[in-house]
Amino acid sequence: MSAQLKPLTFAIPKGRILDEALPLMARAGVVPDKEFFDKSSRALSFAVEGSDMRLIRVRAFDVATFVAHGAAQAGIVGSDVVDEFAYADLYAPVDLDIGHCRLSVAEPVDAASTATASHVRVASKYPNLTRKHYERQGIQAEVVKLNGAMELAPMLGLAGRIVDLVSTGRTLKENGLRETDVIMQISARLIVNRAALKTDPRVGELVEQFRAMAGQASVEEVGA
Ligand SMILES: Nc1ncnc2c1ncn2[C@@H]1O[C@H](COP(=O)(O)OP(=O)(O)OP(=O)(O)O)[C@@H](O)[C@H]1O
Ligand SMILES: O=P(O)(O)OC[C@H]1O[C@H](OP(=O)(O)OP(=O)(O)O)[C@H](O)[C@@H]1O
Repeated sequence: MSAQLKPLTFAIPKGRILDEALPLMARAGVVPDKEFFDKSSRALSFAVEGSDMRLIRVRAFDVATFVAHGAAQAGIVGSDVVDEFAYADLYAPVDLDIGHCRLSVAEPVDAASTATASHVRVASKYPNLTRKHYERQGIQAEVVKLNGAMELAPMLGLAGRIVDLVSTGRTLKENGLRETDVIMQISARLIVNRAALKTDPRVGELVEQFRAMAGQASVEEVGA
């Protein structure tokens, strides 16, 4: 079987982006089969109505991994995940204008000033973005990698500060933390595998469908 004839695999995250992504996907012509909405189903791969495409539902970070390795040809994921991995084989051509939040540094409201520190210990799910942020300031960051509930780290003495996603700011507030620096603004992106974009016309068509839906002109080149 040639690669062209394989179903196109589209990866989507399981959690909070999904509700906002489904209407956009529908406008771009990607409508999951009804099994996708069956909460009792343990399936991880789903048919798409009127298409040979299949959807896979995975953790947000794994969306990028599947697409970067070409196991899925396209997907939807936050720009936080795209930037954390910085996979050369992953291209993010369409800003979907959903999943808005920011990546920020936070520390306990009563923390002493560390303005002159040359080394900091930070808890984060984003070790690469955290290190880069501190490198830009000439500070060496020791990152303790956590996968969730970062806000617990300072009060339990695991790290002096955290780098995490902030939306309303409520989680920080309720855990005695305050936002000290915004590292980057985040929104969800359509991502594709660069090689698949070059070799499989269906991937380019999908990008154009999402661009048209998002009202974005086709101005970027594949190698950009
Ligand atoms: N307040 C927020 N907190 C966390 N993520 C947010 C928030 N607002 C938007 N996002 C976006 O949602 C993404 C998480 O997506 P989602 O929850 O769908 O994934 P997931 O598969 O459940 O993630 P996880 O691997 O944490 O279980 C983040 O990467 C970010 O881009
Ligand atoms: O500023 P807020 O609106 O309070 O949102 C921020 C919170 O949301 C995210 O956690 P999520 O709910 O995705 O759970 P997680 O800790 O398992 O990642 C993030 O990690 C923060 O904890």
